[in-house]
Amino acid sequence: MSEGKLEIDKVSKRYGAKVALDEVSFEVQPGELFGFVGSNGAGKTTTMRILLGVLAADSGQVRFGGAPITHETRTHIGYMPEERGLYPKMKVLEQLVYLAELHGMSANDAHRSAENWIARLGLTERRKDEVQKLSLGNQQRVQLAAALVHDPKVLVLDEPFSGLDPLAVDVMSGVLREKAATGVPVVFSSHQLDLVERLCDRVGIIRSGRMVASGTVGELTAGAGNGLVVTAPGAAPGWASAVPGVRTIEQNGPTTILELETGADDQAVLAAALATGPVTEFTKRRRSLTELFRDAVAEKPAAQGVSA
Ligand SMILES: Nc1ncnc2c1ncn2[C@@H]1O[C@H](COP(=O)(O)OP(=O)(O)OP(=O)(O)O)[C@@H](O)[C@H]1O
Repeated sequence: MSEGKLEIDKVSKRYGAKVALDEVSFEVQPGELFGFVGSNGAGKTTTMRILLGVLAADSGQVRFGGAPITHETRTHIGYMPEERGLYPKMKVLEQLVYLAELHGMSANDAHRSAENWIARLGLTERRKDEVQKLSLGNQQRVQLAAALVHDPKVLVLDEPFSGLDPLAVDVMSGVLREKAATGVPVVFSSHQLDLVERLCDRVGIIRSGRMVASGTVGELTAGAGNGLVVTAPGAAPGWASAVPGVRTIEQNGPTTILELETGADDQAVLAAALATGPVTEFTKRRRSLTELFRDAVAEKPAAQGVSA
């Protein structure tokens, strides 16, 4: 299994009458970190399970490097399930070696790899402890090691950051970036949108089983909304209210955040600002992923949004 892109192509899934996924499509390029976000019950776990093959799609296809994923190629996927999946009574090192061997590694390679990830994830002092005796954060580090120990070519993680303290978040982020840098497509779900915004190359937003937006964070946030940030130290509050189609959203000292209706003239805003004295900042306002997410999940009806 060589380096390649991961493709989820029009995957649909029903549970009885409930449509969990409706023609979900996205791609993750080699070396790319893809953040998969959506409200509770939107379909993230279902998509990931189908990706891994523990759940069959009703229709659609998952491909890696252009070829449908088979039983054999699935062994090259590193997976971190939402419900976690470690053997509580097994010791950390023992467990990682066992999992690596299960994926076809030789005993020597399995040992080397397990020790390497134990050290990298700060678990050295815990390597002889039973998993059930570890803190939840450390159990999660072991879970990450379990997803990585067999040197996977694709990495799929279901909410890997939930419940982690800030230091553990940094370790997890670093490892995911590092893994992606080796050419592996990495896809993970998260409700921590600030983290997704910081970390991911591209993001997909799923709502009620349909992808409503996907693209780079820059693409998604640039097109959304029509705001301006203007800093004019000499301006009195409300200075922009006379400009047609312009609404003041926020006033922070000399800085005003404005929302412009479609067709409103940003140059008229600049002229109004300059009329008050010097203007030290005049920029388009980039919306955060959190704001974009709120709009995307609130919109009705669900529609294919910005495409990849
Ligand atoms: N085994 C199942 N039987 C019936 N319905 C299911 C089953 N598994 C999931 N669902 C339903 O399918 C939909 C998608 O669920 P899924 O777990 O994929 O969402 P999610 O985005 O991962 O949510 P969360 O963020 O809460 O983990 C939900 O409405 C859920 O209730």
